[in-house]
Amino acid sequence: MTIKLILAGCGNMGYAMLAGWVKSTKLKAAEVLVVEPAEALRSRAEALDCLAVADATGIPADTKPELVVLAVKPQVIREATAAYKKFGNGETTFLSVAAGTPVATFAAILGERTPIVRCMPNTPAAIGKGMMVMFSNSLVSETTKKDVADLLSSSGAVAAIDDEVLMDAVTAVSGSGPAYIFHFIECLTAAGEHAGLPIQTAKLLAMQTVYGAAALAAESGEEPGLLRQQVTSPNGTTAAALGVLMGGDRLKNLVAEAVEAARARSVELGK
Ligand SMILES: NC(=O)c1ccc[n+]([C@@H]2O[C@H](COP(=O)([O-])OP(=O)(O)OC[C@H]3O[C@@H](n4cnc5c(N)ncnc54)[C@H](O)[C@@H]3O)[C@@H](O)[C@H]2O)c1
Ligand code: PRO
Repeated sequence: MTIKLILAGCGNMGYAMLAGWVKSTKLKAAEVLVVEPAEALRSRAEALDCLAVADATGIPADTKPELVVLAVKPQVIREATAAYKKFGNGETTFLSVAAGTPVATFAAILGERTPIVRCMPNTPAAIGKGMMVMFSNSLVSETTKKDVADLLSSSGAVAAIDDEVLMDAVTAVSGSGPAYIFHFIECLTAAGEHAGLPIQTAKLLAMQTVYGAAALAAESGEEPGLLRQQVTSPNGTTAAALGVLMGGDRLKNLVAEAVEAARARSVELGK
């Protein structure tokens, strides 16, 4: 079968997206060629029935991919992209998920006439619950934007932005965001244990509470502030806890500081 998509980098994010694509009917495994130097990660891709090679020299000479997805670390993205230069300035669209790296960097390596999409995904993509945000350069046709969005939708919700500068803020909110929530689960678990619960019970309560609250916020259509008020009895237990978290905007300021640190780091990674 013809290779339609090359995935360069099958680590945490590359594999999360690949698993979503292959599980959906949007792409057949045999249409994907994975380029990944780590043998164990190539085996993971092969287990999904994808072809996998260790480096770009293993790509069959007659390959004309519709899409090359770059899912390597920002620190090696320039060097990795250069291996796909022969697909630049043509029909192939490039999709990068690297934090920070701007479209201009890819255009400088691949050629100024290359259609390029930047996408910021997140790891819940592995179970179809990701948040994918796209920015496309002017060479990406409306049809291709729709096709790429359709492919990405197999991994979760898809949104687009028109101003590339906002990609740093997107990265700081939804790209890195799952880690903030996982840390909150760790903190709630530790607090539960400190309050006397057995560790396994504390873990279950913390995880199911975050899961249930996120699902309720997503599915009810209500403002999170209203849902919070529905939990908070006057002078009750929740009010006591929220006094600690919300007093002096403590958590709000802390989250704002964390998001700003991530945004600033995304800007740095792009340099
Ligand atoms: N992990 C996340 O939550 C997340 C979210 C959004 C975006 N991203 C972005 O995704 C990219 C990958 O991050 P990750 O967390 O998956 O990292 P990772 O280290 O898990 O995966 C990167 C993979 O690239 C492979 N690789 C290295 N050089 C290569 C080359 N020349 N050709 C092909 N493969 C090569 C590595 O062996 C590794 O398996 C980063 O640019 C990151 O900014 C990650
Ligand atoms: N993971 C990548 C990082 O930490 C980008 C967003 C999530 O840099």
